[in-house]
Amino acid sequence: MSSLIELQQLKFYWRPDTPVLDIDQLQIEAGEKLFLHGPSGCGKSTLLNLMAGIHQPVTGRIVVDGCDLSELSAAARDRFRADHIGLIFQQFNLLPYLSVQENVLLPCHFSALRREQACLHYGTAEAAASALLASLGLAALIDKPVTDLSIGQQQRVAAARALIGNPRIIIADEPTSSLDSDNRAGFIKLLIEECDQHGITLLFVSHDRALTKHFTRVVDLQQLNRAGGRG
Ligand SMILES: Nc1ncnc2c1ncn2[C@@H]1O[C@H](COP(=O)(O)OP(=O)(O)OP(=O)(O)O)[C@@H](O)[C@H]1O
Repeated sequence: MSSLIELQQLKFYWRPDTPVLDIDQLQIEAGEKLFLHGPSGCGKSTLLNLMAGIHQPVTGRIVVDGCDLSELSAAARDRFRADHIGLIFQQFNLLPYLSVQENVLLPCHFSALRREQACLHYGTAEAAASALLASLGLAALIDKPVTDLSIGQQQRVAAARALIGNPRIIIADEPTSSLDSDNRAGFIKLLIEECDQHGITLLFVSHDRALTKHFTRVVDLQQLNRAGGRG
């Protein structure tokens, strides 16, 4: 059986004289929870962006769920990402002029598949958003503007937005770095529980090695990356 994500002979640089990534191969199986770490500037965010189809490799292949991302047009890659990948960023990227619920529903506007899957489980996408927000302890805030929320609450909204409609993969780039230790522990527990419950594969970048105990695999990018990645 093939892996959910397969990287083969992947090379990436911004300038040809400063290679960022040179990875012979990496395979990630469905349901894995992978913790990726390495020093600042070694290429972790770049690698996540390549696996999400946001960047394109200079050479090599990235196959996600049987689909070679380099064979897709930019528009088709955007659709593929909206359908199959939930993204959580360090700065949340919530839209300040929308309410909590409207932010969570965004993937269902960009992807008919995500909307269908949300409806399948909960009847309507709005009900799916409410259920997710309730499970993340945010039920009372559903109609609030996101700008009224604390940092920890905003990060949980970002997690609900990534999880709605059961994408196959969640990609999280340092999602806990602006949380205090209580919020960090609560956030990671909820994210892992949701991924386990729905069979979602989790790719998670963090500098916080104390979190590794929650993951099924820990990868040091420096071990994997022949480029050294300090561009
Ligand atoms: N848009 C860009 N243009 C040019 N160089 C870039 C760009 N984005 C990143 N880089 C460079 O690529 C290299 C890898 O950056 P990347 O953000 O992937 O590292 P990282 O391991 O995620 O770092 P950190 O842990 O600090 O977030 C760095 O040398 C960085 O300066």
